[in-house]
Amino acid sequence: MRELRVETEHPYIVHIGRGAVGLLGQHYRDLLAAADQVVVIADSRVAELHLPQLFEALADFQPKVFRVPAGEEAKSAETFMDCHSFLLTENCSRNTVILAFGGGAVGDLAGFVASTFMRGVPFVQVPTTILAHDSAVGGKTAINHPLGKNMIGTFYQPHAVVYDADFLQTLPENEIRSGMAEVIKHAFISNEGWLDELLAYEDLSKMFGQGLEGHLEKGIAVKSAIVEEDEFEGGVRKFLNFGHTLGHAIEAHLGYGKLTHGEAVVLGMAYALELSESPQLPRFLNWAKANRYPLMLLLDMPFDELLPYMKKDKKSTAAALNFVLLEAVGQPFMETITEQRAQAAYGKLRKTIKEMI
Ligand SMILES: NC(=O)c1ccc[n+]([C@@H]2O[C@H](COP(=O)([O-])OP(=O)(O)OC[C@H]3O[C@@H](n4cnc5c(N)ncnc54)[C@H](O)[C@@H]3O)[C@@H](O)[C@H]2O)c1
Ligand SMILES: O=C(O)C(=O)C[C@@H](O)[C@H](O)[C@H](O)COP(=O)(O)O
Ligand SMILES: [Zn+2]
Repeated sequence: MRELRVETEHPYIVHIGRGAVGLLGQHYRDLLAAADQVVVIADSRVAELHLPQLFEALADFQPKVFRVPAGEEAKSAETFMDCHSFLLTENCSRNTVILAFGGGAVGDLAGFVASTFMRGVPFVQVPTTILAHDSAVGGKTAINHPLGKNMIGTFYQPHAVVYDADFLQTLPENEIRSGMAEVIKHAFISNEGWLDELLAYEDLSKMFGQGLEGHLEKGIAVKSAIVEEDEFEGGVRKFLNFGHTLGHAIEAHLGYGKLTHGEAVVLGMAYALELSESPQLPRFLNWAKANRYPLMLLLDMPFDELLPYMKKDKKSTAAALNFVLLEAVGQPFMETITEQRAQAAYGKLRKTIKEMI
């Protein structure tokens, strides 16, 4: 079992390893025993698969469970209100502790609920996806708006993150792909040697038992170092958004949940590499093709339909599109891009993809 400390305004520990959840009741006994209620907000699919393990760990604290729709549907205004209704109906108070049980969708939702219920109650992230090495750390919480991804949310750090690698065993193939996209993102913005190692995988499912946990720890280390430097995204935290300007636009354009977050971010990273005129683009596209990321989807999405979403991106201003680009691997920077340049790069990338498929 490993412990990584995140030194934000309210510091906390990420416990990572197989069986980590078994230690939840011991590590956080004081917090849980002092709460008048312990409420688990659980992804319904994850609850079906893994709730008994969590219940065992929380046996002394009589948790109540609120199941929310699996995946991105959890990040709707309706589900957000349903969570608050549950908490109020169960007579929860400021002395309630919330646990988020599931992937990034439930983590973002439950964090937002925790940050707003009676203006804030403590919450613990119990992530169950590869992608959640990213989402459970750093304190961004959110739900979606039809006009833009994660548009309604807060910065609110968890009290702890308990990341049990045993849960990852039941992930379907597309969720392994999705999660590894954020691992690759962390490598692109930090370390070429690590990127080389990751791009050597032609079948990501082979990572189980072959260093997956080590890669997740590295990702968490990259993320937490950036968050520690710039918790509220005044500057360098924007680099964690590499690939997300187009990625989020695609998710909103297609309808949330039609494509996984990580798959959309892979398309967005390819586009950011094109805009950066990066020599990494060909091998990144080859890796993405080998691992069956849906590159060809770009061919069905006209630039004009994505542009309005990119203009509303949180890094953009009223006047300009601002992208995270790469000078080189490990050297991200922000650049203002004109619409013409954005459109030309999009066309060029589509042509490259069409030729390689
Ligand atoms: N807050 C942040 O910093 C941050 C960072 C990255 C992504 N995100 C957000 O995270 C979300 C994506 O998270 P995600 O990829 O974890 O997706 P997710 O939470 O939607 O989960 C993906 C799917 O996998 C299922 N699932 C979860 N754990 C499982 C398991 N152990 N076994 C089998 N099935 C399981 C879920 O039911 C769901 O259908 C997006 O909304 C994205 O915007 C947030
Ligand atoms: O933690 C961050 O900062 C990130 O940008 C991590 C991203 O992977 C994540 O998808 C995040 O939710 C995007 O944030 P947003 O501010 O663009 O909604
Ligand atoms: Zn992301």
